[in-house]
Order: sequence, then C-alpha cells, then structure tokens
Amino acid sequence: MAAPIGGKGAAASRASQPAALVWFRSDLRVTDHEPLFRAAADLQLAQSLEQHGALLLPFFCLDSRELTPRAGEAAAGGGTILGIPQLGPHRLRLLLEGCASLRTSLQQLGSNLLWQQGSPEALVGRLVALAAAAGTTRLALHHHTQPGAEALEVEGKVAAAFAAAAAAHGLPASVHTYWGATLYHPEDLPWQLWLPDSDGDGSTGTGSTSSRLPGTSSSRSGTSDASSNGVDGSREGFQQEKWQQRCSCLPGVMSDFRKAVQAHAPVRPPFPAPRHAESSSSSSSSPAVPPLPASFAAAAVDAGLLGSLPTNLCRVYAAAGDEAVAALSSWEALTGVVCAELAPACSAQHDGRSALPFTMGEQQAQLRLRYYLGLEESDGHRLRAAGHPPPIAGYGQSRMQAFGVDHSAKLSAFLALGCLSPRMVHAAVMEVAAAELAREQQATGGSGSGGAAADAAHEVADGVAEVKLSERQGQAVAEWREPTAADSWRWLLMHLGIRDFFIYNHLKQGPAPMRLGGSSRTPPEWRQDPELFGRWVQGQTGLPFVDACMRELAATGYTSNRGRQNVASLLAKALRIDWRLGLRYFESTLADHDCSANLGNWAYNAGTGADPRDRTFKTVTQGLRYDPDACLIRAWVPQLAALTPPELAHQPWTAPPEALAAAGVQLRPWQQGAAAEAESGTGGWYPFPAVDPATQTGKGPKKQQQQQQQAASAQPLAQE
Ligand SMILES: Cc1cc2nc3c(=O)[nH]c(=O)nc-3n(C[C@H](O)[C@H](O)[C@H](O)COP(=O)(O)OP(=O)(O)OC[C@H]3O[C@@H](n4cnc5c(N)ncnc54)[C@H](O)[C@@H]3O)c2cc1C
Repeated sequence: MAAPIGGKGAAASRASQPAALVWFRSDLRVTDHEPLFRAAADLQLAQSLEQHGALLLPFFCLDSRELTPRAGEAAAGGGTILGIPQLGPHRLRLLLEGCASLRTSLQQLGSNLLWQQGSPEALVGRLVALAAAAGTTRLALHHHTQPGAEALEVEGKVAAAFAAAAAAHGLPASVHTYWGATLYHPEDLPWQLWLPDSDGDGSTGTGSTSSRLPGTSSSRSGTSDASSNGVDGSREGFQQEKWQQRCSCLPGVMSDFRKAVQAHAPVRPPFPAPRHAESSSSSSSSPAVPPLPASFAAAAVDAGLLGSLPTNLCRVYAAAGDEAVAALSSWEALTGVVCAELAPACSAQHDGRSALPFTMGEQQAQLRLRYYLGLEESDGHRLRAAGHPPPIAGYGQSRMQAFGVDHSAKLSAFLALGCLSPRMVHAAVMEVAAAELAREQQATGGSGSGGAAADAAHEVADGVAEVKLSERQGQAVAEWREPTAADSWRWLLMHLGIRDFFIYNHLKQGPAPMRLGGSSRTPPEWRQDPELFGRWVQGQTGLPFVDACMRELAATGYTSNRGRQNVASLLAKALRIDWRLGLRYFESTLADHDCSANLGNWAYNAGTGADPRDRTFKTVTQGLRYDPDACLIRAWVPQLAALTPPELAHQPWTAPPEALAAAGVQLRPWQQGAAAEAESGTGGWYPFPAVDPATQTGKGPKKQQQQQQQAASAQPLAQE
C-alpha cells in the first residue's frame, strides 16, 4: 500500500513546490555534472524564495532495448548485421557498477538514485505522476545531451513523454539540456557552431545570449518550455540534422581539428559536486541537494523505483524478454564466452590477466586517475611508494604497448560511462603540469621570474591554459605545444583532443559513415564470411598477436589501442569482411564502448572515413614491436605459451618442427583442427594463418604451410 506522499506540509505549500528530475545517462558521476548542479541550484533558489518541499529526483533507466540486437541494418550481401545485444555482458557489468557507485554518491549527498529497467520515456512518466501526487506544482527535467543519433532520438522521446505527463497533470514544465561530453565545449571551439534563436527549432531561448547551440545549453539559454518546445515525438531526428548542419564547418581531418582546438580553445573548469544539505560548508559555492523526503522514498519503494541494482547479468537479459535472451545466446555462441561464468557486477572479481581490473564508479575513476598521474590524495596519502615514478612518466612511449595495466591510462571505460569527465582529467593533468612547471622554474634558477612562474602555474592549474615553459622577456608563458616522445601528460591531453574529434565528427557526419563504403570514393568489395568472421572473433586466425587481442577482448571487454588497430585492419583490409560486423561486435563487447570513438576508429581503420591516410597494419611486425616479449600471446594463446624465443611465438609457422615439438605446439589447417577438436573435445592445436602474414593478403603462406602441414601430419594432436 502506498504511503500518502507529500509530507505534512505538502498541502500548505502546494502553491509553490518545485520538482527537478535529473536524468543520468552515460554521465554516472556527481562532480562536473552540470544538470545535477543546476537542478540543485534552482531548487535552492526556489527555497530561498520561500517555496517549500522542493523535490530533486535523480534517476537512471536501464534501457531494455539496448539489450536486444540493433534492428534494421542490412549487412553486405543482405541479412541483418549480427543478432547480438547492443549492450553485451562486459558493458552491462560496468554499467551496473557505475550505477551502484552513483547511488552511493547520491546517498552521501542525502539523496538517492531512482531506477528501473524498461524505457526512460516510461520511467519519466511514472516519476512525473509520483511528483504530482507529492504536491509538486512546477516541473523541470535536467539532463546532458548525448552524441549519437540513437541517443538523440531517445532524448526526443523522453522530452515528449515528460511534456505529455506534465500536461496530463496540468503542471508547467521545462526541459534543460547541457553539454558535458567533450573536453572542449561546443561554444568554445574556434569555429562558429551556434544558432541564432530564429533558427526555427521551436525552442524558446530565454538567456542573455542571442544565439545558442542546437539542443543543448550550458546555461539558462537552452531552457525550453516542455509544453511548447516542439519536442513532441513528431520531430525525431531533428536534433541530429541540426547538429550535422551546424558542425559542417568543422574540419574532417583529425589533426587539423585537434591542433586548432588545442591551440585556441579554452577548457572550462569542472563543476564542483553539489553538497549535502546539512554539510557544514554552507559557504561553499556548491548548491545543496534537497534530501529525498521519507514519504516520497516510501512511495518510490512501493513503485519499485528504489530497489537494489541487479548484479546477476543473465537475469538482466531475462528481465528484458526473449529477444534479449536470444541475443545473449548469439553473443555467447559467437565469442565462446558464457555469460553465467563471468563475474557478477560489483563482485570486484577480475580475470587475473585483465588489463582493466577495475570496478566502475566515480571514486574508482578518481583513484585510477590520481594513481596514474602520481598525484597525492586529498588526505596527503600517496598511492604509490615514494621515489617511484608514476605510471604516466613513461606514457609517451609505453602508451603504444599492447600488454599491461599501466602502459596506457585505462581511463576510457570511466570516460565512456561518464564516471569521469574529460574536464576532470584535464584538471588533474593541470595539477601535474603546474608542479612540473614550478620544478622547472626552480631548476633554471627562476631568477626574476618567480612571480611569473607562479602565475603561469596558477593559470595552468586553473585550467586556463596548457603548458609550455618558455621564457619570453623573462616571463614564463603557458601555451600548448605538440608533444615530443619524452612527454607524458601532453600525450594524454592530445588523446582527449582525438576523442573530441571523433565526437564532433560523428555529430557532423551523422550516420553517413555507416554506409558500407563510408565516405570513401571507391568502395572496395566487401564480403560476408560467417565462418571466417567467427574465427576472427574467437581468436582463431592463426596470427598470434591478433588472436591474443581478440581472445582478450572477448574474455574481458578490453584490448589495447594497438591491438584494436591491428584486428580492425586485419578484418577490413586483409579479410575484406564487412567492417560494420566488426564495429557492431565492438559495440556489444568493448567495456569502453563509445559510439563516436568506435565508429570513427573503425571508419579510419577500414579506410572508409574522411581521413585521407589509408594505413594497413602488418600484424606480425606490429606484434613484434608492441608485444616484444610475447607476454600478451603467452597470456591469451596458451597453445603457444612455451614457444621460445618470442619471435617464434609471434610466427609459429616459421618455427622448425623440433621447436614446435619441444613446445608441444600442434599447427593444423583450421578446418582439420576444428573438426578433430569437435570430435575429440580436446584443443591444444593452433591454426595456420588465414592470410599470408607477409602481405596480409591471400590464403596463407603456401610454401611454409605445406611444409608445416607435412610435419604436423606426422604429429598426433596433443591430447588425442
Ligand atoms: C577499431 C577501434 C575502435 C575503438 N573503439 C573505441 C571505443 O568504443 N571507445 C573508446 O573510448 N575508444 C575506442 N577506441 C580508441 C582507443 O583504442 C581507446 O580509447 C584506448 O585503447 C583506451 O585505452 P586507454 O584509456 O588506456 O587509452 P590511452 O591510450 O591512455 O588514451 C587516453 C584516453 O584518450 C582517449 N583516446 C585515446 N585514443 C583514442 C582514439 N583513437 N579514439 C578516441 N579516443 C581516444 C580515450 O578516452 C582514452 O581513455 C577504438 C580504437 C579502435 C582502433
């Protein structure tokens, strides 16, 4: 039985009782979360104007549609693209962990996270009904806008459902959208993206500026009246078109974009987290979060909106219906990985070989970031033993290595789920830069320019400028310069610039790159080969570096950037298989999946993007360079673990028969090995390469293959 909601004073304050809904999406954090900050600030202002009973309702919806396959995409040669869920089990686990962590953060602020599995448009309607029953007289919906046609479409549906629900209860309502996905805010880019209000998009600009961005705002200027904002579901796709139109002036080549923004665009400081209403720091610039009233919480519990977050992944698919269960089975069949055998969410269990052994969440993201940068915790506790250089120290070189947790930043999953914002990374990097600048100043004597150095360091720490220590007329000047091999954090900032490029380029191009030939003028012949595609997914191509990366990806949801480039190049350039199958497999499986980064990188590696450079990776050479000790291969391709030296583990087809025998390696043509394994149920063999490793074309190194086949036929399968 639902408790009456609204509390004792509800009737008395009915004349002015505002409620703000804050929709969390891929932004699972409370720091640098403008929608939460602004919603809390609005309610604080309302309360200071003697409006009482303000409700702040943070919510998240686990969208069941994402657990099913993507509909309506035809692959080369016909047929739908893959029957796997858009949100595969690795991504799902991290998402649930991110939500659990967000709920803890909100509870620490005296609030909570309302959540439901279903559709966000249905959830928003239920929340409006609950708020109306609690005596709310005015409604606002605050959320980040999210790049990607699908995300923008869902935004349109949610806004329409919100407007309809508010109208049904006779409540005035407004929608406030914010931009928080990139390091560089759209309004700060060195190109003019924004719109005059007369653009006719139906939104009512009420701010001080005469122009605004399509479907977004960082201030009041994007506020729209939900009952008249034109977001009525009949205008779906409108925002995507608008973004495409407005971003058309952006450069299509990554380095042009990145260099321009890094030289000319400022980075805004992150928004602080709002504070607990009873926190003693009432002087803080952070607004207070109104606590969730007990009566409302009780009603939300009754409505099933405050239940525990699930940890059992299979049950989440089951709750989404038969289509999701079938999609999960397809993913399991494709990868050979069984969902029920994966660690449940929040269990803190990880495959010992994983390069991503983290639990998701804002706190964990901060720990990783500060550990990686070698920064002290706020309590002065250093995470790394004193005297040891922080992992970032070797980043200029190590970031390309394919094996290990600390070779690269491992921030992508935190960024993709929004447990961390790019501005938060930037702010932490600026702390490092400021310290470095001060040290360099001290080392060079700092004569006469101590004040200037301090000013520059301060400017840097404030995020006003990137750093280059240069002396101009005795003054330290902070400015961007391209990183050299010896640099560390400059590379990290550069990568965030690349990330921004892919997001803006996605907004600019819309779904165009998803055409088979992308934007290239002479699309090559693409083919479907389910068997070969399955071998690629399961790491059975006979190219050990590629196979190790693919097995790592299927088992953990992560493989390095170098690994991704190589496996993508092999699929698209050497095997000539419809590259969008790879894109969709990555979408489902990558723990750090980001629709813009995934699409942009695939288009680049398949040669279908706008970038004029067309690289084909020689995967053996790459493996030897970026996994020189064959650590990755030994970890993920146990059949080759004993093959030494590392050069042979990278190219077992070149190994003399006695070396293969000593290491217990059985090389077989794939069909033969797979058939024998199916019959005997035992593995222990490794396939010959599916392509000629020297040229990455054709069927395989014929001469060597023949020799090895002769030798192999003399050896029985290991366990036979
Ligand atoms: C085919 C393919 C698909 C990819 N799909 C994704 C994806 O869905 N999501 C994703 O975040 N990255 C994707 N990447 C980019 C890159 O592989 C990962 O960002 C990187 O491996 C993450 O590890 P890290 O955090 O240690 O990155 P680092 O190398 O330490 O870089 C730091 C941060 O910079 C950003 N970054 C670095 N390189 C890139 C890049 N090429 N594109 C975009 N951002 C970059 C990421 O946010 C990353 O966390 C893809 C790359 C390829 C080749």
